[in-house]
Amino acid sequence: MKDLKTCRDEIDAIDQKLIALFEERMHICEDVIEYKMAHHMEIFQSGRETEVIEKNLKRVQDKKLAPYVRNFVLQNMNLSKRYQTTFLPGEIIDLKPAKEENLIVGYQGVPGSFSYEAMESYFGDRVAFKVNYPHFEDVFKALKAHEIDYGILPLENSTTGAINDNYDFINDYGFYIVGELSLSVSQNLLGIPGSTIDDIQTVYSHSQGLLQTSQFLAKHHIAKEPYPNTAMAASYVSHLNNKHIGAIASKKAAELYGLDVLASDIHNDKSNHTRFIVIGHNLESSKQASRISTVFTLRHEVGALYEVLQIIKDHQINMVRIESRPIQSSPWEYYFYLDFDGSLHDPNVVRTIDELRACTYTFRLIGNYERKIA
Ligand SMILES: O=C(O)C(=O)Cc1ccccc1
Repeated sequence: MKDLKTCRDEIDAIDQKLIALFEERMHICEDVIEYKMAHHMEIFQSGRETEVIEKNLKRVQDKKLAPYVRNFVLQNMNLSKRYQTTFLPGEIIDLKPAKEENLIVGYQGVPGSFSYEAMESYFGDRVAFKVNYPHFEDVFKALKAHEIDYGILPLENSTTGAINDNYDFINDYGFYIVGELSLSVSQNLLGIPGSTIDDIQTVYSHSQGLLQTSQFLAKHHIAKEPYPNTAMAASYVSHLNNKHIGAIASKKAAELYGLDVLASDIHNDKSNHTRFIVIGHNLESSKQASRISTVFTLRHEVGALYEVLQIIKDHQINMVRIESRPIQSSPWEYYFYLDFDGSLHDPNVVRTIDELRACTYTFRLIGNYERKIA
């Protein structure tokens, strides 16, 4: 048996050769990227990777080492891609909004809803026409049909989590997130004039309103009826004119639809916030933009997600959210939604995105936007 010192010396000699070869390989990669850019060729060709792996696997003499060789070749290719991205120009196209005033904005619900409040707060007097729709998807359809310039929709609540439908629609429709507003949400029990908490047996509200007040409703043994929107529920309850039926909605909705506030601020968590997003046709990015949203898919390979996170870490970027959603019609396959701090005006961020694009199966930059708080 060889002694340990001899083994270590032999490994060291091999490492020396490997490093020299690695350097040589990376230098050739520089020529490759230069050539591809000069000839306007696609930078990363996924079919080519499989070809390279297969070719190298055929060269393996000791077959039990094949899985390790596979991994070695793959890692080498990933490192090359990462190195090549540093040579990409990282240029930013014009990302100014197409229109800044006299906007036509779409939202779900009716005045008195949280979406309406978010729209008023985000756009102020820049809105010329406010167009309301009964369902979230109607806002996406309206944007697609160019009936509106922008849409505003809830995406996530601080206590109840993601509003999954809207996550899915952003991806399905291929729109961009161009702004964000975090709105403080106060939920209230509303009833027809003269009713009291003890009269109420059933409440109508948006499913988010019901979730956010679940503790209060359980304590008072009140049954829950989901409705498409909190303010639409308030309007419906007013129309029913039944003292046993209430709504969970805003105080503004009580005022607009002639209801009494029977109990105020009944949401479970006192710091209840909802994150609204503004969606548009184009990628926009102002100097104030500080958040990046992306969506990607991965190959079913060992370490695929790890590699994404490694890129984020290597670039010293602060990741703020990761969410996965099933891909319709592909069981057990997922879209990953990943948000991080940064601006497209920062070359380090542009490079990170290029690397992410290179190491994922599909990748889409969904937005780089400013975050406002109301
Ligand atoms: O129903 C509403 O008022 C909406 O805008 C959706 C919603 C519901 C509850 C909290 C935040 C947004």
